[in-house]
Amino acid sequence: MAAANIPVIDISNPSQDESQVAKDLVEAAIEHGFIYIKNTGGDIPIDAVQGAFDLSRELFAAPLEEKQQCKYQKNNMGWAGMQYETLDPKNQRQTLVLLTQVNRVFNFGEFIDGQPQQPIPPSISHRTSQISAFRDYCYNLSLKLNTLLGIGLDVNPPSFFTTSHLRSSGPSGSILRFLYYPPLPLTPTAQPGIDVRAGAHSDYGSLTMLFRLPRQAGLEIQLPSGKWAPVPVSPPGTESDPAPPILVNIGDLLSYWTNGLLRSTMHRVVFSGEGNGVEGETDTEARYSIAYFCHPVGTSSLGLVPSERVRGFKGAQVGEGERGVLTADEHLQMRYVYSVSVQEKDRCVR
Ligand SMILES: O=C(O)CCC(=O)C(=O)O
Ligand SMILES: [Fe+2]
Repeated sequence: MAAANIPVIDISNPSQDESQVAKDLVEAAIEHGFIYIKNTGGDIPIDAVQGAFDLSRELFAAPLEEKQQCKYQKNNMGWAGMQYETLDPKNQRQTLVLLTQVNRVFNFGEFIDGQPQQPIPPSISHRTSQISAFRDYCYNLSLKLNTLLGIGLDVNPPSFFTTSHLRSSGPSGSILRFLYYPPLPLTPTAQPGIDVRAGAHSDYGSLTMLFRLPRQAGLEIQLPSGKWAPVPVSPPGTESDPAPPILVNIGDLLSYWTNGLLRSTMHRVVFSGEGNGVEGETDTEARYSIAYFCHPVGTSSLGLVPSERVRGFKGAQVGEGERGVLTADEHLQMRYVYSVSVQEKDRCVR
């Protein structure tokens, strides 16, 4: 299967022209909704990413009772198992019963003064400052990406997105998520092409930053043709970098805010099966990934983004007068409600 043709962009090379980098980022966000950000340690130290994966392994290896004390809450924080129940008649086998352990997530909400606002499993509670520091790296990188998007879209003022994301202005729905997908032997009935590790979805917020480990297969995006294409962890040109690129994607909120100009692309995590996925990647072992879901401050108004390019976009779903103005919090609530109604059948907790 041909891999998705997602551009690789270097945003931390000082010799590059910022406005060109910003334009490249915007074009990729319009065309693909996904962008690889080269990771040479300039924005997030390589050690910090490695350390976060080590922490994630410790967290998921902690005793079940500890994680159960931190069960997923309505505030979107905590530990959860994601369960998928395929109601597609073609695939309506025992997925429900046999694949309920398809993955586990732990969502960290915002920290205040370096302190978590949710229960943390005792096994890792001595490392909350590390989680807080990693969250801060992600937050700072998300501000930089928002600044570049503002410049690339010629928003007036260009700092528009960045200002809306400043945590000094109030709380947001931003989440740092650790994900764990058990190895195939633990899900012996999994059938490549039928069963999935994470069902098809789009993300809710403005931007998502995804960290993956070398050679761990599974992520696919849906192309405009409707076909699915694998997203290699280390695309051409990044193989000798000290870490795989950070994969950034546009979420529903930013797509809504730009009236559909920036694309929120469906994606999923599959068992690709022998010989079907990306060469050199495997999906038989346990898979770990880390996502940072970036959201604007909850009170931010999502009136159409002040950019000529956005206003002139003719693929818009609704006219400016008809779209109403939601806040970021209202958009998130709407998305949760929608998710519960359509995914009731998927029994997906996210
Ligand atoms: O684990 C991955 O590669 C993707 C996870 C994802 O898409 C999500 O949590 O929204
Ligand atoms: Fe996602």
